Amino acid sequence: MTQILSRSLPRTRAAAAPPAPAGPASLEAREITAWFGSHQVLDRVSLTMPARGITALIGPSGCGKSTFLRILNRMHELVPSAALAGEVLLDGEDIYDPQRRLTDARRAIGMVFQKPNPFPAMSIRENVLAGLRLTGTRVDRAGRDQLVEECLVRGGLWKEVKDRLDSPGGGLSGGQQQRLCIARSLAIKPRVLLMDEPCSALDPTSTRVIEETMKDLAEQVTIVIVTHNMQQAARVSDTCAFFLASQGTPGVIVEHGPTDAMFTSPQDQRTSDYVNGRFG
Ligand SMILES: Nc1ncnc2c1ncn2[C@@H]1O[C@H](COP(=O)(O)OP(=O)(O)OP(=O)(O)O)[C@@H](O)[C@H]1O
Repeated sequence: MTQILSRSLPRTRAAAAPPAPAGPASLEAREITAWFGSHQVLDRVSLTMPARGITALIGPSGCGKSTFLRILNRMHELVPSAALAGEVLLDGEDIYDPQRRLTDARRAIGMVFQKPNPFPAMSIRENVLAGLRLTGTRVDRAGRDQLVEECLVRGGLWKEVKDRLDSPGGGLSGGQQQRLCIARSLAIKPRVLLMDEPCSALDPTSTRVIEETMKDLAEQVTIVIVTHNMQQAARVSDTCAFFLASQGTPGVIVEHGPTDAMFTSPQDQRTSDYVNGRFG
């Protein structure tokens, strides 16, 4: 088990990494325990998130879903007081291995946040390409145009913006901005896409468009989504994990498995109560 304190994480560059593999990858969390200072928020959480599938993380507020999600691409360690133990394996390779670079994990495992966060003054085109600059990826002009179109198509936004690629990203509606953020994440060809309540700031129509986009993407990138919306979890996910932190104890996974089974025949009474809206 790896015990990592954010302040002591390796800052030095590892040896040159081999070419990054492409395509959807499985993600496996093993015995993840997490703290903010002395506050333990997760206790030995293990979960396998299969490649080419959508995994939904559900559970009441404060049970550690977002913390768990942020651990999956090493964002937890951005919080100065944060610490964790356990392993996260991307196709079997530990992303917290000191020999691995932080940027490799972030490039392979993208993130879409609750609130759409495009760069508002940048054009739609520049927004899609923004991640390339951050990750130091070089693409020639023709390649960039092709990539912008490909990512906007995959993000379900191309038809709406193809005639105004040089307009500011901030001029789009909330739902369009969120799809622009998805397109931006796709530009660096992640193998996994993490989504933290991506529709909670959107109206029902935009929500359905994003859900359709997710389903279209699932063959190309593994998706892990945190959602409070039980209907959404039932509609989009293949597998589901129910998190719970009862009475001040750290969050654990009470039950996980195929989404149909979790919703129709849960094994644990607490899962049944939660998915049927009896608490949370
Ligand atoms: N940056 C932070 N510093 C200190 N404590 C934090 C921080 N972020 C989260 N926490 C605490 O960690 C616990 C888990 O929070 P987290 O946001 O992961 O839960 P959640 O299940 O995603 O909740 P929600 O559904 O409301 O978003 C909570 O007690 C929260 O107060």
